[in-house]
Amino acid sequence: MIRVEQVEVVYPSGTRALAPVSLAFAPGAFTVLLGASGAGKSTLLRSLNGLVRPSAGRVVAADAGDIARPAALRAHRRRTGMIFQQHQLIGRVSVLGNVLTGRLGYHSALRSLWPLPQAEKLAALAAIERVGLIDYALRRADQLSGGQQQRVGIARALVQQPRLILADEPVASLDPATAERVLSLLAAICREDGLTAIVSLHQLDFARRFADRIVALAQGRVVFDGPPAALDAAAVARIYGAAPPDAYASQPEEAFA
Ligand SMILES: Nc1ncnc2c1ncn2[C@@H]1O[C@H](COP(=O)(O)OP(=O)(O)OP(=O)(O)O)[C@@H](O)[C@H]1O
Repeated sequence: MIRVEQVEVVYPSGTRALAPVSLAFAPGAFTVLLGASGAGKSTLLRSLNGLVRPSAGRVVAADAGDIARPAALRAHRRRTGMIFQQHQLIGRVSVLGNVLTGRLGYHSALRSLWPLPQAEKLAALAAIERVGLIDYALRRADQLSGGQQQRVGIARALVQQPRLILADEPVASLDPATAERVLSLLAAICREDGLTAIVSLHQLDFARRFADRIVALAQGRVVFDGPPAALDAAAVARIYGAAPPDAYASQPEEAFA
């Protein structure tokens, strides 16, 4: 579906966020990216969508080619749904309005100044129903809970009719029970629709449960790449050193009381 070939990212500050990394992501697989803070997960996800330009190497999408070419990048972005930690919704706009912004990539800037066609609204409503929010379709986004807002983020990605979903810590700001529900929903939709998903997480237990494949980074290098069953204590130590994150993440809420 998409591959990175010897991709290196050095930010203008001089930080080398990705050492040359090569990875191929197969169609339909749900890949979880793990790594301690600063390991390079966001940089990798952002380079998969052209938001970060590699200093060396290239990113090749199966149906668009090298995304360094502007036409290839446009085609690739149209079929790539991004889901962010902070939802990136427009608070004073309805759920339906927010989900419709997922269709803007299909229209010219001029066309998008006019109301979108009925068919697009029906597609948006179908996506909203799929994430269980149809009763909230006309509610302002900022009146929704964090978990509901993230479900709007998923619906907005779905209405793009993506082939690839890139999600950067999509459940990091949610409580553990809500995070589990949102991630289950995302994984189920990706499975049903055969979507390729690359999702960064901080919770090891969620990675073990939902991933087909886990790729872990440390200091910009791949230090683990395999199925969840192969993620043993030695691999966890390679990724996180002495402090794996499950000691403080995705515990039952009582643990924080
Ligand atoms: N825009 C930027 N300019 C300069 N340095 C950056 C930039 N973005 C990230 N970095 C640096 O690059 C390295 C990798 O950061 P990145 O955000 O990719 O890691 P991460 O694994 O996603 O971390 P986290 O889990 O905390 O989000 C870090 O050292 C970070 O400080």
